[in-house]
Amino acid sequence: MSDLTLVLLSAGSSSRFDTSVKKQWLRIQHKPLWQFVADRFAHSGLFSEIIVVSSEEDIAFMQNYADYSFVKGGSSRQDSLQNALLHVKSEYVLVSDIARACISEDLLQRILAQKEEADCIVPFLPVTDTIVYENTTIDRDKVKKIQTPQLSRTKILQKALQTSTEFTDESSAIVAYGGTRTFVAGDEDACKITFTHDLNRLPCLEAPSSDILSGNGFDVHAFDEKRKMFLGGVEIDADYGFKAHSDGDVALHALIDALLGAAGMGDIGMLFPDNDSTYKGIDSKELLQTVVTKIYSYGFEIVNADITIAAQKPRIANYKDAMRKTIAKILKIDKARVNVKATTTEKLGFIGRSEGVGVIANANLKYFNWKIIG
Ligand SMILES: C[C@@](CO)(OP(=O)(O)O)[C@H](O)COP(=O)(O)OP(=O)(O)OC[C@H]1O[C@@H](n2ccc(N)nc2=O)[C@H](O)[C@@H]1O
Repeated sequence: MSDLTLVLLSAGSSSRFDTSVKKQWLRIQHKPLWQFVADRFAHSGLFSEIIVVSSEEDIAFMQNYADYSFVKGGSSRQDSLQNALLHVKSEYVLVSDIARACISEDLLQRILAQKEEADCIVPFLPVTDTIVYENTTIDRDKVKKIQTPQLSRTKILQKALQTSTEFTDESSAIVAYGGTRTFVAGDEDACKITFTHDLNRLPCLEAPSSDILSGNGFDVHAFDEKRKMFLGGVEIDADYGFKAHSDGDVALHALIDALLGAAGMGDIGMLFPDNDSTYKGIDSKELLQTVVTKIYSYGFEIVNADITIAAQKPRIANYKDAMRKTIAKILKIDKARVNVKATTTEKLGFIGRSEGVGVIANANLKYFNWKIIG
């Protein structure tokens, strides 16, 4: 059993990353970046455990992709690391950042080879530019550009982080605590992804898959004479509405489930429980907007949507265009890629008896293609 745990920090907000997609959710073929990096480390066979640190919301989605250990991050990199260290049982811990996506086996072996030499093993790059500190040119041969991953004795690192001082790397905390560090040659490819143009500099990153991801949704609601009718995001001129916890827009609910299905994000009831007072009477356009924002932030783009409303009543022919415009605006696609169909059931079944409406929706997604922006 290896005496080494990997802590992979992925709780960053990507604040300097200039797209709506959080960098840890950029796709490498089909894999989100965080999983691509974790799998590369796992493939080395060096670790007894891999702990991925991220936000609570992201962890809920990450668990769809892989069975690593997940720990909720804190408000800073150091807080996140401390949270993870509470779960580390091994004598040594390697701490790496998702943003350094292309860590080579050679670099790992160089770091591990020095494991017994100090409390912290640190990769670095020499400086080749002239360095001016404040207004004094300093000897660049005495300057090191520090990288991660860094290998630490777990107990020393845990003690070194019991401080109010914020450190940007483990070795600085360990040296401040009185521990020792030794340096090994780093790797130009172990550079951080800070801006989108950094992505195309990294040779290990393949473009996202161009596959189309398809999802479907189905929902039914009974009529309710005491309510207003909202369908497809528009108010329908009828003296009845739908029995529901929200505004009952059964077409938008089916569309939401189609989008969630294509993204592998579960279903509407998991996101917006119908016993949660937050959603009582809520405008379903708000639910759709929340799902669309989440889908774009997790590295997807919406290709098209198709909705079939099965209803003996109301007639919706005159509302279709308004529905398509409303939905297209929220989905951030042009109206031509949103289709709304309607059909009766020839008076058969609960729909034919005008007891309610059923809707089937389909949606297609593709991955945000960072290759074309870098
Ligand atoms: C939109 C909302 C807003 O609160 O309520 P309504 O306005 O429709 O009432 C809900 O999100 C509307 O959720 P929806 O999923 O349609 O409700 P239900 O059919 O009751 O399912 C609720 C939850 O139970 C789960 N479920 C449902 C049926 C089933 N046999 N087993 C299940 O485990 C589903 O996964 C879903 O997450």
